[in-house]
Amino acid sequence: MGKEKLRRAMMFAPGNNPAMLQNAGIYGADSIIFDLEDAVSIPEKDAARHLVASALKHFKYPCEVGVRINHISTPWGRDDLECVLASKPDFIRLPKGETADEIKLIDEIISEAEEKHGFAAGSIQMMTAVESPKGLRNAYEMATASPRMMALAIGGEDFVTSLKTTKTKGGRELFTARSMLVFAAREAGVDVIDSVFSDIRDEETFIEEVKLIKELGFDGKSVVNPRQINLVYQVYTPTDKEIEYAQKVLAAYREALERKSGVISLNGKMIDAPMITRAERVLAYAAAVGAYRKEEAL
Ligand SMILES: CC(=O)SCCNC(=O)CCNC(=O)[C@H](O)C(C)(C)COP(=O)(O)OP(=O)(O)OC[C@H]1O[C@@H](n2cnc3c(N)ncnc32)[C@H](O)[C@@H]1OP(=O)(O)O
Ligand SMILES: O=C([O-])CC(=O)C(=O)O
Ligand SMILES: [Mg+2]
Repeated sequence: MGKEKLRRAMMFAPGNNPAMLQNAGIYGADSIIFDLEDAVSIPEKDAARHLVASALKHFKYPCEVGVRINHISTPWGRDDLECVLASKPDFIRLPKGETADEIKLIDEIISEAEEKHGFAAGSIQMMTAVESPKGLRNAYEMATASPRMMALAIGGEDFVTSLKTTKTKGGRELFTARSMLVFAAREAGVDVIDSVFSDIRDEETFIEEVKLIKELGFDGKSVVNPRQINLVYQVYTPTDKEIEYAQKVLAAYREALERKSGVISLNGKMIDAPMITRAERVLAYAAAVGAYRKEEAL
């Protein structure tokens, strides 16, 4: 697929909840994020970072596992990094990222920790969540500030708060920010992950939101609850009709190559180079997720 990993559902688990930390791997999320930031109250910050470091060290997880630290400018950010890096998380998620300098600083701290603990240089990745207009303006600079950067995310709850508005069902208020983040991530060549959807009982609106972010170009979504994981996967799984069409496009392309014909048509419709790229992507994605679904299923 030309990508290292699927990141359709990245599930947060609160860093102060031992049972959730222990069981977070059993639900089939592509990635897990242990949270030390907003899911953890101030009096619990110190205990949570040690709990997370211990979970990373002692439990085996079937997917990549990262830690959302407190922002590096808070009283907890550096301690979070120092403590959890010793247990070698797969990645660090910086919340409320705003500048390339923050990314460079964290990159340096990770490099020092890799050397100190004997981990391979560059083996711990990074991502940041954009949660303010300033972060959005600097998204491309942040995404390219370190070779460790694997993804940009949007933190919609904080983003709408910084806009002095609220989250609506259709997400009109986030539409421009979401699109701009996709542009920045695609230009930088990193993954792009949508925000959490907090009402875990409202599956219908959740599915609509996942359809929207998939259409906008996101690679996946941050989720807060195991029951959201499969809903994301269903939306992201190519349908039987999409696969069939992709196969037809590629067959028509191969046939045109054999005939040395410049123009390719399928059922009277011209097939051009971007359509071939998209057809190849559909088939590679279906192979990577190992599944397809009936068009009518959602
Ligand atoms: C805006 C932001 O910053 S969001 C990021 C920070 N927020 C978070 O990390 C919150 C993560 N989510 C949660 O803590 C929980 O899902 C809640 C509090 C929202 C709901 O919790 P519950 O009411 O227990 O959910 P639910 O009944 O669906 O749980 C079913 C099972 O899944 C477990 N579970 C639920 N959410 C999670 C999770 N995020 N990670 C791991 N396990 C979980 C529960 O412990 C429960 O396990 P059990 O059956 O063994 O008892
Ligand atoms: O980053 C996320 O998806 C969750 C978050 O902090 C927010 O929405 O503010
Ligand atoms: Mg936030």
